[in-house]
Amino acid sequence: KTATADWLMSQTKHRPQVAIICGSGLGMLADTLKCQDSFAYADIPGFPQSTVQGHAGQLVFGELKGKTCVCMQGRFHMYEGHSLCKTTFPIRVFKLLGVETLIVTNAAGSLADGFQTGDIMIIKDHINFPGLVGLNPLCGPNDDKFGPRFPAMSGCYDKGLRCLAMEIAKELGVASVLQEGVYAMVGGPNFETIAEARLLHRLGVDAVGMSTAPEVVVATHCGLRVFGLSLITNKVVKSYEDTESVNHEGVLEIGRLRSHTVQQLPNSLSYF
Ligand SMILES: O=P(O)(O)O[C@H]1O[C@H](CO)[C@@H](O)[C@H]1O
Ligand code: HPA
Repeated sequence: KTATADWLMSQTKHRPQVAIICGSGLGMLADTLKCQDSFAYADIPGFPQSTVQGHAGQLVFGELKGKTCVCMQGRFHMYEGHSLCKTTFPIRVFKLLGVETLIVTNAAGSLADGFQTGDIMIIKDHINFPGLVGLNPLCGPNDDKFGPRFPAMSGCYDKGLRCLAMEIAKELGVASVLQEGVYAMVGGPNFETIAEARLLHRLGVDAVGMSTAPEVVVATHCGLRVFGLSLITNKVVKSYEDTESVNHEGVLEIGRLRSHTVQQLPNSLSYF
């Protein structure tokens, strides 16, 4: 990680305070950065590679409303075959670069009854299903340089940033599509069966996806302030009568349709 951070610092003058991870189809979050320096993951020493459609695979540095940001256009998922250590590798690199705040975004399916496709959910908390059974990026020897052996996760989605996001959404006139809820990470890559969807619903899950939780665990471990957003790209099928089914192209399409709205919140938040 240190070698990667040193290499990046030798290649760009930007010293980011905020890092943004773009979810599936949400790579356009990087487009508004000014004075960009971009690096393909393939050219960054030690960096994993993106293999999923809708994840461009480059790191973009730039300025956003006077703050310096680094944006991952493309994240790493466990189902791609990466170890959890690899999927979260960039988080510790960001910490070494001086980042203080992490903004995570993702595409997710909704289970909550009141949610609509196209809504934006502020993540209040998560259920890390792989983590609960021991698939956790913090497994193995603890690196005390980054954080404690047994980190607390009770406040991992910063309350101040969540309240601020609500206020900003009202000012932007997008409060009607804003929700707040619990995100659950499942392993993927298959989407849920109807029985699994019903289970998640009964457990109080509002939105489900195949990423984010490991990144937030590693970020919280090393003391980053975290804000998370899910774009609701589909309703998870919970009824045997329902003939619709979800697919990745549909997920990416909702990202394109909602790009402008999704862009606004992280843009305004990174200012604080
Ligand atoms: O979580 P992100 O990367 O946004 O992507 C979500 O969308 C993909 C499925 O369409 C899965 O990778 C799921 O995790
Ligand atoms: O319905 C879903 N399930 C899991 N992951 C997802 N990512 C987007 N939509 C979904």
